[in-house]
Amino acid sequence: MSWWDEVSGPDEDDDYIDESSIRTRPNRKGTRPRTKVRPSHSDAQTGRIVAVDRGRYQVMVDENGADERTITASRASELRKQGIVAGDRVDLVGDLSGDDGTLARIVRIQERSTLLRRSADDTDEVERIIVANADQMLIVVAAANPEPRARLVDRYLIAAYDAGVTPMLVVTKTDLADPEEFLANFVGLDIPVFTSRTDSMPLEEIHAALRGHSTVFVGHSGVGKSTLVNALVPSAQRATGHVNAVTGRGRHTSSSTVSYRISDSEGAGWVIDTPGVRSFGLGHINTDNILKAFGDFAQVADTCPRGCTHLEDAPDCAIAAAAASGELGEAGPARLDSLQRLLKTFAKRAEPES
Ligand SMILES: Nc1nc2c(ncn2[C@@H]2O[C@H](COP(=O)(O)OP(=O)(O)OP(=O)(O)O)[C@@H](O)[C@H]2O)c(=O)[nH]1
Ligand SMILES: [Zn+2]
Repeated sequence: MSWWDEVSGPDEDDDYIDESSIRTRPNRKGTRPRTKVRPSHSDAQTGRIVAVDRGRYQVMVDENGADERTITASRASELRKQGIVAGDRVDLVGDLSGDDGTLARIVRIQERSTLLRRSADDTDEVERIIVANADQMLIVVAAANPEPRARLVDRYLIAAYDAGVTPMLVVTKTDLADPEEFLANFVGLDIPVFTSRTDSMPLEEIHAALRGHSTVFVGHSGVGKSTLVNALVPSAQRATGHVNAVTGRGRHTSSSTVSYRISDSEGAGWVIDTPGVRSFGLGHINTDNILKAFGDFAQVADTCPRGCTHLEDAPDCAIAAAAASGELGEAGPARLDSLQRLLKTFAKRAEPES
């Protein structure tokens, strides 16, 4: 169990595991000839997965082209064991018209530049994937109501760094509390930080940060993530020339992942909102990667004794020494505390990562 199991929704799995279609589809193994060589589908067209909802995929094809459209697709049976997620680039065959009632078929998932993963909890070795090809993560946290927790943000950071995704932080509801003390936890991390309140949202600044990137938005329930997304991206129904929102089947449940394209004269970017996935277990992550979330710590750790655990009882830990001497700044001890809590969570796991 991880300490934030409480925030995991029951329908999270819909986004990245197509269990519903696995259950309802008869096992065709016995009746279908198995080919060793897969068809090459050389006529396939490439598309971007913009929404996933229970085994059906909304895919944008001819992106930025004259025939740009979003079509509905299912996946070929040979891909049934693979997760296809928002942000994936896929190859499609079949009816690509996008006309009502048509269904294209996804035959290939293209190589991913990044893959954001989670596991059900820290000890779960089963890997779940959430979003592909995002290069940024916007972590949304409230200054109050709900109370911000540095540890929660640490975990998002770790998931981001582990995936090779650049994290950013936005603190909402700054009308309710001053986030300064909370933000002191992250002063040593070289990440962009935005502060926002409904009567003064830094939309221009965030737009600028999103431009040219594919950014996944994550945050605990109630932090104001939807408020922020709505402000950044006018709703699909009110789509204008300025912003083009791409949604899945016109219906958003808390379990559907939705991508929005933001474009203006200065460029375009993608926002991937994952309402059903608010947390990451970290079971799949190599513990060495934890240090990467603590940028300056990683460098200091180079001078730790070989095999140093960086925990309270570790002899001659360079990070502990640096934190104690004030070298890591005012927040150094608090951040070390946060690091140690995470490391201990991993230490409790039965199997070390290979
Ligand atoms: N005071 C204040 N309230 C805010 C602010 N931003 C959002 N809220 C309120 O916080 C509540 C939660 O906002 P949402 O945008 O629904 O939060 P969410 O993170 O999307 O949460 P879920 O809907 O559970 O996914 C709403 O009542 C908002 O009106 C803010 O800057 N200041
Ligand atoms: Zn150490």
